[in-house]
Amino acid sequence: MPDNATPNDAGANSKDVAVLGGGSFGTAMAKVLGENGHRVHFWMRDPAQAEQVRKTGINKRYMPDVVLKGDIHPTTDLADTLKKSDVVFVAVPAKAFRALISEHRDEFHDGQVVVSLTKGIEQQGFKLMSEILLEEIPRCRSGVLSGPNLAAEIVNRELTATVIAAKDPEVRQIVQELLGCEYFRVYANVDVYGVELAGALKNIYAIVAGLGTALNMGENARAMLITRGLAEMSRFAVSLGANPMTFMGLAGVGDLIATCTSNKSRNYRVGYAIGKGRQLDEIVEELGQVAEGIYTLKLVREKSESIGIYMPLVRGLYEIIYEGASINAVINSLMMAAQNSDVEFILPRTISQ
Ligand SMILES: NC(=O)C1=CN([C@@H]2O[C@H](COP(=O)(O)OP(=O)(O)OC[C@H]3O[C@@H](n4cnc5c(N)ncnc54)[C@H](O)[C@@H]3O)[C@@H](O)[C@H]2O)C=CC1
Ligand SMILES: O=C(CO)COP(=O)(O)O
Repeated sequence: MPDNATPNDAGANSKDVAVLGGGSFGTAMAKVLGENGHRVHFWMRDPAQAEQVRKTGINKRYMPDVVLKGDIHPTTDLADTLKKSDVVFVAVPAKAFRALISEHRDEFHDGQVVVSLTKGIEQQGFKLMSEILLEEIPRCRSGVLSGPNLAAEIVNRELTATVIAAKDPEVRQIVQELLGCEYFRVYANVDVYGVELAGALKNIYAIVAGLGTALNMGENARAMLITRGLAEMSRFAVSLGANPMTFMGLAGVGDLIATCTSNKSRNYRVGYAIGKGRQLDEIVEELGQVAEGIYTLKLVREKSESIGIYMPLVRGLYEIIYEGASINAVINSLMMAAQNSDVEFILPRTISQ
């Protein structure tokens, strides 16, 4: 939007909408919703940050060059936010998700639409955010939003598409109407588990791709990593009940392409720094934002081993990051592993003895 442009007038369709989480993605979604003419209750936990956004329209720590326009109300009062909102979008890291919902479970209203924007997995019990919503607030109608959605591009109104996954068709329609605009398209899916798992898993391969770039790997290698990442993540997700075709869509291959090729992805940047020999704790400290893949990697490695799903990239990255394995030794063992099927939904993988 040019600086002097005004938000769209949603007229009678204008809704009260909440965005929970004052980080990069919460800011990006609050901006889209505000520009679409909705009243946005933008909840964040830090009062100083809320005050700053209220006064200046700028979320300085996360999006210093972006001015939020429209009917956007930064707040730290979550009970009031939930009371006023028809639809709630949740954009906090996976680690904080359950506590946030659980502590306020009685303040959500019956039938309220609650959509997770989080791309991570809960450590305890390998739960996805949609499962947490079902457990904590079964009275609400839930959905998940996932896709190639780099916040840094959305805030500049760069053309973007995403996926709303929900069992309830009305939830899908509500979210499409709320968010859709000239630069943001919302496609629908019913495979909630697949869409959500795709969003969480791709962060692991974004780290792998960043690492490959740091090692000056070529385009053939990048294509191999992305495609074998897709094979590996769909193998895992399908074994847990996801629909393999979801991985052909925006939430699967779409998000993999965006995050495995872009320095704007925090996970990719983590991988790049690892490839340059930096220490993980130092990288995380410097990043100052969440890179879910670091935590998802641990959980997926453990889960895949416990259910017997072959995930060589996950295993290799885990060995590099958490066991101090040499990057070259891991690459060599991946390249010299038994050669196998390309698309295992067509030609089953040969399981070596
Ligand atoms: N940034 C992006 O491009 C995208 C991010 N996502 C996902 O959205 C989720 C949030 O990511 P970002 O906003 O980018 O992260 P961020 O690191 O930029 O911001 C996280 C926000 O959550 C807040 N937070 C952390 N713990 C909290 C707690 N206990 N209670 C309340 N607030 C808490 C932080 O204060 C911060 O405002 C992640 O799961 C990420 O994978 C999804 C799509 C795109
Ligand atoms: O999920 C994202 C884009 O689709 C954001 O990726 P990062 O969390 O790696 O920045």
